Amino acid sequence: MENAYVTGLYRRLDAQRELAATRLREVHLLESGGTYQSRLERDALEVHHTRRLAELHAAEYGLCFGRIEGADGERQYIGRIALADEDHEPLLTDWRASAAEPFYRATPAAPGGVVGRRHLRSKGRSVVDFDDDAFGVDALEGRDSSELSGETALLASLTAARTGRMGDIVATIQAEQDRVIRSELGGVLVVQGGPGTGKTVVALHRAAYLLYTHRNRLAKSGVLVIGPNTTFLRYIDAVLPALGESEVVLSSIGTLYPGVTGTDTETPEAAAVKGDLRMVRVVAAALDGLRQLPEESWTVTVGRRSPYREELEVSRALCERAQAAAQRTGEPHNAARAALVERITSELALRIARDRAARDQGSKMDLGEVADLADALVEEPDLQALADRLWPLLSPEQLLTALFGSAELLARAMPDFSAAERAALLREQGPWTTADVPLLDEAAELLGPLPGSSASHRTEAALDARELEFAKLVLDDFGVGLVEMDAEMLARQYRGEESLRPLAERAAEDRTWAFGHVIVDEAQELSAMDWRLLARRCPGRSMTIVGDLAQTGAPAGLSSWGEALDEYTAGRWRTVELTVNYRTPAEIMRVTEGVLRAVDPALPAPSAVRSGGTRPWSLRIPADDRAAALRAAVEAEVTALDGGRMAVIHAPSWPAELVDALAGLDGVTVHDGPSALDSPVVLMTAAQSKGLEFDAVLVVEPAEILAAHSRGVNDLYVALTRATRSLGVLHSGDLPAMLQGLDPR
Ligand SMILES: Nc1ncnc2c1ncn2[C@@H]1O[C@H](COP(=O)(O)OP(=O)(O)OP(=O)(O)O)[C@@H](O)[C@H]1O
Repeated sequence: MENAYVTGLYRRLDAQRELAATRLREVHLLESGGTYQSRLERDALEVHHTRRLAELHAAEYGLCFGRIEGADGERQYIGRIALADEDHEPLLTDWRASAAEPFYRATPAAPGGVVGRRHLRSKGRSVVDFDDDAFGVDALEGRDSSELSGETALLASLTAARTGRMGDIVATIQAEQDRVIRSELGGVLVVQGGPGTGKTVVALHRAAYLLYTHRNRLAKSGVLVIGPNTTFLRYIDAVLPALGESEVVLSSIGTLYPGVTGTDTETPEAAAVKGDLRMVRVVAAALDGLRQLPEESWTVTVGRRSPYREELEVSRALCERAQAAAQRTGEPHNAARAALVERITSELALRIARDRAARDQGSKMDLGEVADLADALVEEPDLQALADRLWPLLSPEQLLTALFGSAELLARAMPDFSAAERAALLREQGPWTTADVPLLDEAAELLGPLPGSSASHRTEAALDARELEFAKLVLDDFGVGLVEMDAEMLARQYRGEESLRPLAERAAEDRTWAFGHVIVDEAQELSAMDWRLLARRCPGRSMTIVGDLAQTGAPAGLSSWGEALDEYTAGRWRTVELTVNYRTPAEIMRVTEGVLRAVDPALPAPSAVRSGGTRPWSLRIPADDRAAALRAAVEAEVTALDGGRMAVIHAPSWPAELVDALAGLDGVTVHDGPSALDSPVVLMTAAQSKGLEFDAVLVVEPAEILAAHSRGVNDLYVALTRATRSLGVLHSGDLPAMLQGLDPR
């Protein structure tokens, strides 16, 4: 019976696709010329139908996955998109619509008007199975009033072999997760949750929900999702397209400054210093340090090749007055230089006029002539060179290169840092790192664009009323369906200023882009300077922040949410907690209990939703022949893996010969970026494994992971919680006492 209904839904989906494709073909056949208005219409329609078609295609897999029944017997089917029949009678409810909420929220204890809920499981276009959750008093009897919804479907999805890419969970979102996903758009929402509680997957579904519910507000400004690194971004990048969303910008902090891709080659010492909020003052002080002043005076020669050649003394006092004039403009540094030059040239022009009048009685210059002379002085090479010393034009890259390259400037700009902290920043010209990115952004704020650079032209000329009027007419004609653009965007696009390029591209090129909503994953890793950068990208402070303070591994990362947020939200943010671990079986979580206590005894452990898998085990390997023993252990695990994926997680300081010994094995890849996800077995550090998951995990030498740095215990916690089925620990020395409950092999 369900099959017949779902077959009908697919028939309707096909019809909708055909319709959208026909409309798109018609648009393409329209003449490209025509009036201003008709061209606008054509472009708007093209965007609209292309998007609709993509959405209809994304809905193919698992189109309908649930049904709820109300007390009046009325049934409602829940799926990836909304569908209606020819008479506009609803056939399928979009999972994001408020009408779908009871499907996710109803529990036997709080049924909220739902008397029956069914989870459908499909293969291709056919329903192969379904499970019913029963509600109501009769149904409760003899039943575990578990909070889980659709247990069978959930467990099937949790125990499936991992593919190296995260999938969507629309069919099995749980009530506590649904509350996060549908939480209101405004303000800052912090989602704290232990490993495997679905923080990442929930944050991504929230992005899809927000874009669906608030498309008018968010389509133009976009949603930014921040992840810890490019491997992680690759791991999650299929989730939103599967939900029919392509307009979300996925980025890491390292790529938030246009033109730079920050590497993760920073030393922990330098990363800690660069993430410190005091760096705001350091960048400003470095700029100040590059504005020179003469001891007493500098001499400039003007009119070198003219009969009026003159040597002029520019006193320190005049230089100070000129610098003060530039400061007073309140403009960014580069733009303020004009005021400095004007001050100097006008004072010098007056002096020349006075001198000439004194030399040659009767030849008095009028004010207009003095002004002309001042203008002419601006072009004098000596005066430009003088301005370069007093107020050099600088790019953010130049400012930071000057700072990091000079022990003297570092000393001057960082008086309240220790000598060791200053020394950590001193370096030869090298690639920009992720920790440099918020500093470059800070410098860009202070400096403003260089005169004549493309960024300084970005402020586009205002649209005239006629252009806007046409664009509004076009939008009115199409009504509500066309919400991808507003009138201004459409008019600008036609003008050629704004193209149909995806929002992600436009936003990535524009340092000053203001996103409508920002989602931060693994948020505990961000430094105070990273938060400052993100606050700038999200002036409306509409943010979702997900993370786990027990997993903080970064030297400048967080120990409490207030450290990051008080500064930007005046202490106002709301927190929700996710409490159920969907990834790791209970047996493995028990091994991690002592480690979590060592991180912070106050942090609650998430409860594992299932038990099973192989019992976690440990194996002592000989200290004098680790390579051979490791190879044997890894080979045995790979054989047992049976098509799944595995990670071998080790300390950052691992000797190259151990890495080499394992890298030679069949199917084993050393982590070197996103491609590692495609390999059956990957060798990585605990920090690199953050946010990822594998069927099997081997943690090697936990004592070395603990000792690697000040947050080694957090790293060990991350490493131990990556497995969905089996965990093994290999050690040559004694096992750390905090690791308990492993079966020795
Ligand atoms: N409701 C759900 N239905 C099906 N699978 C789920 C559900 N919630 C979470 N999962 C799965 O559990 C796993 C862990 O989710 P996720 O990676 O989002 O957790 P996390 O809280 O970000 O973990 P960590 O902090 O350890 O990185 C993923 O495979 C995810 O798909």
